[in-house]
Amino acid sequence: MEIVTAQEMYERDQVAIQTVGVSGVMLMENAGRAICDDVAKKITTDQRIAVLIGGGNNGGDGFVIARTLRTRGFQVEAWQVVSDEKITGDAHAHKEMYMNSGFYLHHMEDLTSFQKALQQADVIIDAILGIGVRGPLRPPLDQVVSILNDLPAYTISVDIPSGVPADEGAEDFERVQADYTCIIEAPKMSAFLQSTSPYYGEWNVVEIGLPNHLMDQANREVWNVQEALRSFPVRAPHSHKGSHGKGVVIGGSYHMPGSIAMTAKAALRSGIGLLAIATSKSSIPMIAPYLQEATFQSLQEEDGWIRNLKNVDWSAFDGVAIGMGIRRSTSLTAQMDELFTHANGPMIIDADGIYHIKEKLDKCAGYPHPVILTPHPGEFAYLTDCSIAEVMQFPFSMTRNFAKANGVYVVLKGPSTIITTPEGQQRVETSGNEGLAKGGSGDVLSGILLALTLQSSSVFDALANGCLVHGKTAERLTKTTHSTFDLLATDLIDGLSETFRTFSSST
Ligand SMILES: NC(=O)C1=CN([C@@H]2O[C@H](COP(=O)(O)OP(=O)(O)OC[C@H]3O[C@@H](n4cnc5c(N)ncnc54)[C@H](OP(=O)(O)O)[C@@H]3O)[C@@H](O)[C@H]2O)[C@@H](O)CC1
Ligand SMILES: [K+]
Repeated sequence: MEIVTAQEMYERDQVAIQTVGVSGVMLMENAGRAICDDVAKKITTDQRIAVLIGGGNNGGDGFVIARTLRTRGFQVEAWQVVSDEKITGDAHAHKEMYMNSGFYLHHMEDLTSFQKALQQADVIIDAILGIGVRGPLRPPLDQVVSILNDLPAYTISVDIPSGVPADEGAEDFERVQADYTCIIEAPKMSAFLQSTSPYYGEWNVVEIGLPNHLMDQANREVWNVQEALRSFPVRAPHSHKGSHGKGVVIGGSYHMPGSIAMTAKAALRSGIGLLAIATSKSSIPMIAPYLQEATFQSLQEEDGWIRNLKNVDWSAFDGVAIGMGIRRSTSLTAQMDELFTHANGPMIIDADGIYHIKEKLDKCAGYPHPVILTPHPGEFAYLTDCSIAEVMQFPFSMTRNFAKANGVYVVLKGPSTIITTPEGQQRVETSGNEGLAKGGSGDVLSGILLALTLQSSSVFDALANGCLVHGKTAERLTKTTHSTFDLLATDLIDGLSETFRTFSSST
């Protein structure tokens, strides 16, 4: 499922009209009817439904919805919330069809009586504004939206909650808080941004017959279980431990032994063939009892922290994950060259490793294997010398520009994790919940990503599937044996067994 900007949506619309010959009026009919079919699951004929209709094509969809629901026997009142001259083009054609059907249209004349009338509604369908919104809502629509948000009714938005822009960069202003949004054709970027996604409520996408195959692809898509099942690695019956990758995780210290232990355990639980842990000498006795399946490489240390990356033959490994439980010492930054010179496979860089890579970004494109950075927004802000607020506003474009400029994969972690290839292709993975907002979750993810990267033919698939396995495990555990309060990173590792059983039994 592709994720689009407003511009990309309008382009699809134009190809349908100009190349295929589907008229705009027909597209609007398709949109309204597809929405009615979807919304029928949410409403009943004994409910009072109010459709609020604005001045653009979103309002045009509203006329189709009001007409269709009335002919299907629902109790519908249609409210036009803008003046008559604002209803033009295809929307005007559908207004005529609504009126010609003999149905009554309310006009919002004063806000007080409008508010009083809407108090009676059980369901409000918001067709005030769609993807054509520009800037903060102007009066009286700002007051209309404020009234709507205070009503007790269940609110269903058409295409997008009115006032929410489709694209990145939204500032804070009045917008509809929907309980459910019925999105037309493809989810818009704002459905995945932290500041705007909560306004959508639950959402679903309906298809209206646009010729997406005739369009340039947006190279931005939602990754879900169906895609994961199609691309999940298969373990061949006659494979051996060498077939599934020999990885090394580098990190940990006397002061923070747990993080590297969790990464290692997660990698082992995710099917890696062989795993070595390269860590400070003093932390080995602390973690070894928990990791019987791993081998150890002892690194020189200073006050319990890893001092350098010398004395290990990094070329002996198929892949590396570095950064969990190390610290930001300049001597280690210089030591990153050891890996760029000698390592011999994909390199996953997490946590404080991100701090060290900032000085070494110029090496990434020349490294003959994939370099994968897994920052959260704070770490990505640090990497790009931007504020966290900017990263949250423009995560799609910032990660795409950064990945292409530096020849790296970026996994920007968050409620919607954005995975970007060095060519700028993007996937968004939305599983997981607030139970993951705890120390250690990222360490577990790094282990899963390393293991799947070494078992998959596509790094991009491995990263998307790894994020999905991580998030789905949290979702299942908080529905069964845990809550979002008590779920620990170590519980996630134990929970991987059931997730992998589900995925591997389906492939
Ligand atoms: N393939 C598709 O995509 C299809 C799309 N379809 C539907 O069309 C929708 C897009 O329609 P659209 O382009 O007409 O824009 P839309 O959101 O209705 O808004 C335009 C109106 O908003 C107003 N306005 C703007 N900013 C404002 C503000 N800040 N404050 C106040 N008013 C503001 C602006 O007024 P103006 O600025 O011109 O005075 C104008 O009246 C799309 O979301 C989907 O629902 C389907 O019907 C068929 C296929
Ligand atoms: K809307």
